[in-house]
Amino acid sequence: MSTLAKTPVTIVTGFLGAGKTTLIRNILETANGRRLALIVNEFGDIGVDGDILRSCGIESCTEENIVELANGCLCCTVADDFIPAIEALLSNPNPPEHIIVETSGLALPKPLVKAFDWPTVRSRLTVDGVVAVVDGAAVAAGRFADDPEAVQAQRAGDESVDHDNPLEEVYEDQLLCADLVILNKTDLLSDDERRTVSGEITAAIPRAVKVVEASEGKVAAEVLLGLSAAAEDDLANRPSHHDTEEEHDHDDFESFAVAIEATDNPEALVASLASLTEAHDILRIKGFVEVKGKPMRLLVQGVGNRFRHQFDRPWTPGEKRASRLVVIGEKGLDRAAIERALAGLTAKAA
Ligand SMILES: Nc1nc2c(ncn2[C@@H]2O[C@H](COP(=O)(O)OP(=O)(O)OP(=O)(O)O)[C@@H](O)[C@H]2O)c(=O)[nH]1
Repeated sequence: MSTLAKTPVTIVTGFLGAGKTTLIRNILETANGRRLALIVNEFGDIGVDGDILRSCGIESCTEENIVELANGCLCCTVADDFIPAIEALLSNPNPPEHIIVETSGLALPKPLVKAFDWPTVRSRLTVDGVVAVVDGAAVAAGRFADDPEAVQAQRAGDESVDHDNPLEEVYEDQLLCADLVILNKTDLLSDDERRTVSGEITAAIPRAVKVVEASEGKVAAEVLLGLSAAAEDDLANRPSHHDTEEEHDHDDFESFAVAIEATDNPEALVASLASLTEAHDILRIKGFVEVKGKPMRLLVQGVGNRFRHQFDRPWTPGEKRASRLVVIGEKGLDRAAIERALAGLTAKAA
């Protein structure tokens, strides 16, 4: 069957906090009336990304066309969650012209692409392209590279220890599956760093894949959609660290949600969160917070120790003004200490 008759699907991948949601928001804004549907998957049980996208207010993307698959990683729940969600979208009386899937930052895109090779799926859908969003600042800071000293120390201690770096594996798997790489957050890079990171990305991918530089995910929908890659026909060229495993369970990472008190000093709150992140090597914190006396809810986002906060929308009448943050890191986070610190934060910020 020709790919022309199939609904194209763009998979947007990229490590935690790389800028996937920001990029998709931008696609929605530049889609020129094209009927889009979104499937949004997050690691952690607060649907922050879905909420951000739902509040975009763009006509071509209505609420029923945004499906949130929270709590888990799409790559491990393809059959149970993903396929039914996509089938529901296709059975709408007015089905989408293009579907965009935002994977969680810890998901491996290849199992998802594989699902499009299943007979029942491939007759109706095609993977138009896998877009990998890269946090240029994180790569330049060496977040995905093995720390040679640490590896050396580990080797000296125990020959049998697995030296794989889980961050690096996820990052590389996402790059290796890509049809297009968006080198994002270039506003945080010098010209030299930009060239170095771009060169490293190109060197890491054996196929010729274009790297487009961006900041704030600003890449027009025309560049991102319509790649016609039919990625499901090209799985062999997308190697993965997990090709030999039946399933990859995100044992290397963990997340939990914490309720905190309302704050009256967002700047102080965010500064404390940044210190907490450094002290505990947290990868990502995000969530919504009540600011005392304010009608709007505060969106708080941290990637490493870089935090942003903004009022995103008014609390709606009857809505519980809950302040909740999701904390994501490598396995072994000191949850009790983090929870204790978060419980004390607002007291300090007040
Ligand atoms: N400085 C800078 N910050 C950015 C850029 N793009 C996104 N951000 C910020 O980075 C944070 C994470 O962006 P998101 O778009 O939520 O990233 P994501 O990949 O969807 O995050 P997860 O779904 O948690 O993996 C937010 O605070 C964004 O405002 C950029 O180009 N430059």
